[in-house]
This record gives sequence, C-alpha cells and structure tokens, in this order.
Amino acid sequence: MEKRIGFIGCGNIAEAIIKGLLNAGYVSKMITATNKEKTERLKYIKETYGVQVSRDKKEVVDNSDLIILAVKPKDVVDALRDIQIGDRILISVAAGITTEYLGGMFKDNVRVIRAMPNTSSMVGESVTAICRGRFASDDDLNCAYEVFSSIGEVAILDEEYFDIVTGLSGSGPAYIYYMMEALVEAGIKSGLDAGVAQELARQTIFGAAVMLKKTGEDPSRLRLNVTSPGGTTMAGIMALESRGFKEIIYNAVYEASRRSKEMRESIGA
Ligand SMILES: NC(=O)C1=CN([C@@H]2O[C@H](COP(=O)(O)OP(=O)(O)OC[C@H]3O[C@@H](n4cnc5c(N)ncnc54)[C@H](OP(=O)(O)O)[C@@H]3O)[C@@H](O)[C@H]2O)C=CC1
Ligand SMILES: O=C(O)[C@@H]1CCC=N1
Repeated sequence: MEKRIGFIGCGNIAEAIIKGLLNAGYVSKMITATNKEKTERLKYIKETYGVQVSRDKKEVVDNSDLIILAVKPKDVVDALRDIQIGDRILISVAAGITTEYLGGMFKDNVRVIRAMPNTSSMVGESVTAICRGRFASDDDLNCAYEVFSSIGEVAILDEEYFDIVTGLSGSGPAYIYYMMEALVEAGIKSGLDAGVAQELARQTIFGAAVMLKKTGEDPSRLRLNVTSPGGTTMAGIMALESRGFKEIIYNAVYEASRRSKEMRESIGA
C-alpha cells in the first residue's frame, strides 16, 4: 500500500521530491506539506501539485506514515520541536545531520532514516544515498528505498560516507550547471550568439550524460573516443589539465563535504 508522506519543510528539495513522486504515479492526496511561515509558498505547492498543505506541523505528522524532514540543518531542532513521531518513519535529507542526533531529540526510540537525494529528483533522475539509524529496521530502509527509487537511483551506504556523498552527488548537479554556464560564456566570448551557445552546451551535456548511462562505458573511454590524436579535443583537454581541472573538482567535493561536517558541528550535533 502506498505510504502517506508528510513533508516538514517545503523548499527546493521538497518540491523536487514531490514533483518526482507525482510523476512516478504517487497520488497527490497521499502527500501533505508544511513549512515555517511562507503561506504563499504553501499555496503555490498546493496549486501546482494538488498535494495537501497545512500550517500545522502536528496535522502533517498525524496524516503521514512517513515524514520527510527537508529543512536546513540549522532548523532541524526547531522543526522537530513539540512533535511526536511515534511509530512513523522519520527520513531526514538535511546535510550533515546524523541519525544519532535526530534520534536523540526524542524520548522514544524513533526510526530514523538519513537520505541524501539531489534536485534531479524532479525529473526522476536523482541518485539518493540512504542509511538507517539505530532503531530503524531493514524494512524501514526498504521502505525508504522504494520511495527514493521512484525518483531515481538509490545507493545504500554507511552513514560515515554521507558528508562525501553530500559533496559529490547532493551538491553535484550545481557543478554541472556551473560547467554549462562556463561553456555558454566561453561560446559567447568566442563569438557565438547566446541562444546558439546555450543550445549547443545544453545538448552536449545531455548527450554526454545519456551516453554514460546508456552505454555504461568508462568515462575515460568515452573521452578517448572524442579525442583524435593531435586533434582539437586533445588541445582542449590539455588546457583543462594544465590548469588543474581535476584538482579543482576535487576541491569542490572536498569543500562541500567539509561544509556538511561544519554545519553539523555548528549546531553541536
Ligand atoms: N537543495 C538541494 O539540492 C538539496 C538539499 N538538501 C537538504 O535539504 C534541506 C532543505 O534544503 P532546501 O530545500 O534547499 O532549503 P530551502 O531553504 O529551499 O527550504 C527549507 C524549508 O524549510 C522550511 N522550514 C524552516 N524552518 C522550519 C520549521 N521550523 N518548521 C517547518 N519548516 C521549516 C522553510 O520554510 P519557510 O520558507 O516558511 O521558512 C522551507 O520551506 C537542507 O537540509 C539541505 O541540506 C539535500 C539534498 C539536496
Ligand atoms: O547546498 C546545500 O547545503 C544542499 C545540500 C546538498 C545540496 N544542497
């Protein structure tokens, strides 16, 4: 039976998950959402997706079998204050926040699952890492697996890896969009019309992503297929290498992971 899902927090990632779930066939009346104060935002979510919304957190919890906590790390304490999870499953997508910390906020043994999706949930193409907290069972993990597999791929991982996952696949879509921005700017700077540069860059990124997924080939092999000896691509790749492209990407993942840890520590979690 389809679970009733309640969202505490109704921002970017909640909307991406809601849209992904509905596209995957979830029934809108099984989803309820709340946020802190932005009534207009709740109105938009209700009108756009036909899901239930409420100003009352307790009502959202009462109407749900599983709760997805989608608030900023600094807001988790406030968001969970005065509510009882009972025998529901609490799934947190908050970066950096551990299952142990979340569980410790309740007197009872709350079944907590930690998840790190990304905004490609919106089009059913997330990759979501999940792990279970101390009191969650394998069935609970399977339940989360089922929910997130309807909006993309799912990886079950030890919680110790979640900061890294957050820096890689949680934040990762932004790096790709940034790459797209850079390609477009390069095209324009080199003399292309903005619309043309955008179309070329977008389809190039899309085509490369589909190639990776459909062929299952190693990216270095696909890259070599583009790279004729002594040709144009080789000249481009050498320019990237000489400016430390891989190190730049490593630093992005490292810094995002570090920030995940820092956000946890900043609330004493
Ligand atoms: N954006 C992303 O790509 C991803 C985000 N995450 C994680 O998801 C979480 C949310 O991120 P994101 O959606 O980007 O953030 P947003 O700022 O877009 O949304 C945060 C939401 O939390 C609500 N909120 C804040 N405090 C409370 C409260 N006390 N009670 C109820 N709701 C509250 C806000 O309500 P209001 O607007 O009324 O203040 C808002 O709806 C973060 O922890 C982030 O680490 C995880 C994976 C990917
Ligand atoms: O930027 C953030 O903090 C969140 C976590 C992963 C993606 N976005």
